[in-house]
Amino acid sequence: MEKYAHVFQGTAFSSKTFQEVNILKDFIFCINEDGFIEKMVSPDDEQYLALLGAYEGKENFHRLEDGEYLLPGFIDLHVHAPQWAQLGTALDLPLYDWLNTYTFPVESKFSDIDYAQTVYQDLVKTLIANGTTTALYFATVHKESSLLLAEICAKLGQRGLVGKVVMDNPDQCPDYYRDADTKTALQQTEEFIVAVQQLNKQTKQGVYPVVTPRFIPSCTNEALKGLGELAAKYDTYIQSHCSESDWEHEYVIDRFQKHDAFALNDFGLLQEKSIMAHCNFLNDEDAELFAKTGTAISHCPVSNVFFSNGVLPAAHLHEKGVDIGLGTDISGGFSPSLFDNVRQAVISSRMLEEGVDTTVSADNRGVPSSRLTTNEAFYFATAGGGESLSLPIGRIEENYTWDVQIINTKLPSAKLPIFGDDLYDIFQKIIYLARPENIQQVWIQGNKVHER
Ligand SMILES: Nc1nc2[nH]cnc2c(=O)[nH]1
Repeated sequence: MEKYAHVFQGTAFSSKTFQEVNILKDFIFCINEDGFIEKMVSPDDEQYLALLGAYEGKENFHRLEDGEYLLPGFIDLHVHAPQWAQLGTALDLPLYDWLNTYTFPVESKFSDIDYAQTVYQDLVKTLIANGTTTALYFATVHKESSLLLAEICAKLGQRGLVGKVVMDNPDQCPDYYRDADTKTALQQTEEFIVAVQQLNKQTKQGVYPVVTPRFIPSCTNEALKGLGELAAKYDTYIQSHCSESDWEHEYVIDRFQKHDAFALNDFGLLQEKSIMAHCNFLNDEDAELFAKTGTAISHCPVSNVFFSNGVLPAAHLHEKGVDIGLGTDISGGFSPSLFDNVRQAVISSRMLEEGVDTTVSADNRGVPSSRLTTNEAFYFATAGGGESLSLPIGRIEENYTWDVQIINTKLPSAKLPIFGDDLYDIFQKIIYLARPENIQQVWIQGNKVHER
C-alpha cells in the first residue's frame, strides 16, 4: 500500500470547466515521486479508510488544518523580471515614455551579474510566496544574466520559462540598451536556448527557453525572421507583446500595413507554444488566426489600466476559441499577485460590459456580454495558464503536477470573515480577500518551496 511520496488530506478548489469550480471536500491526494497527482480519493471511496490507515502519522502524510484549503498554484504568463527593481513607479507615463525614460535604463543595469542575482533572487522568492508556481519571464538583452534567471528558478524550485530579450532595431532602441547587431542577437539567443535546454535536463519542475522578440518596434525584420527559425529549429516557446496600445498598434500598421498578429505570423512567430502579451486591439480576424495557430494570450488586467488604452475583450476572445491566461506584467502592473489580477480582470470586464460614461444612455454605454465571472477569472489564472503553455499544470486533477498553494483563512493577522459559510462561499472569499500572508505553504512538482 505505501508507495506514494506524499499524501495530503483536505478540501481543494480547482476549475472543472471555464464556468464551474470543482469542490473536492476532504479528498485524499496521492503524489508520486515525479511530483504528479497519481490518485485522488473521495471520502465515499472504499479505498479511503485503507489509505488513511496506511499513511496517517507518517512523515509524508499531510492533513490540512481546520480553515486551510488547497488551490492550484498560479501561472503568471507575463513577467518582466528586471522591472521588479522599478515596481510601482512611473505609472502615470504613457507606454512609449515609460519605456524610454524609466524601463530601458533600469534593464540596462542587468549587464551587472551581481545586481541581476540580487534582484532576480528576490523576485522569484516573492512570486513563489504569492502562490505563483509557474512564471513566463522576459529577462533582458544580456545572455549571462538571462541564464542566471533560469538557474535561480531551477534552484528555488519554480517552473520558469525564460527569454533573453531581443532588441536590435537602432531606430527604436537606445544605444546603451540594444543587441550589438542582428547576427549577435540571433547567435546569443541560440546559445541561450541550448544552455537552458541543458539546464532543464537536471530540473525536476522544468525550466524552458523562450524566443523573445521584445515587440515588433524593437526588432528588425531580419531578427524577427531569424527568431521564428530558431523557435522552429529548437521547438521552443515564443513570447512577445502584441497589439498592446494605440501607439504600438498604429506603429505596426504603419510599418507592415497589417496588424501585429498577421505580421508576427509572417515571421513564423505564431504557433502552439506562442504566448502573446496584452492583445487589447485584436479584431475577430486576428483572433481567428490566434485560435488556428494555437497562440495564447497573456491577459494583464492591472497593467492594461495604465498602458493599454482599453480593456481586453477577454470573454469574447475566449468564446472565439483563443487560450487565455493571466499575467502580472511586472512592472507595467504594480502587483506581484495573481489574486490581484483575478480581481482586476473581473472589475475591468464589468466596466467594459456596463460602460463608464454616465452621460451616455445605459443601452449604448457598454459592450454587452463582456463580463467575466469570478470562476472564469480564476480559470484564467490556473487552468487557462496551463492550457496556454500546453503543460499538465493549473488543475488539481489526476495526472497533473502537484503545484498547489495552501490558504490559511484563520491567520490571526489576516483572518477571513467566515462564519459557517458553505464551501463555495469560502472559495469566493479566498479569491477576493486572501493576502500573501494567507498563503501558508506552496508546493511545486511535489516539493515544498515555501512555508510561512
Ligand atoms: N507593458 C509593457 N509593454 C511593452 N512593450 C514593449 N516592452 C514593454 C514592456 O516592458 N512592458
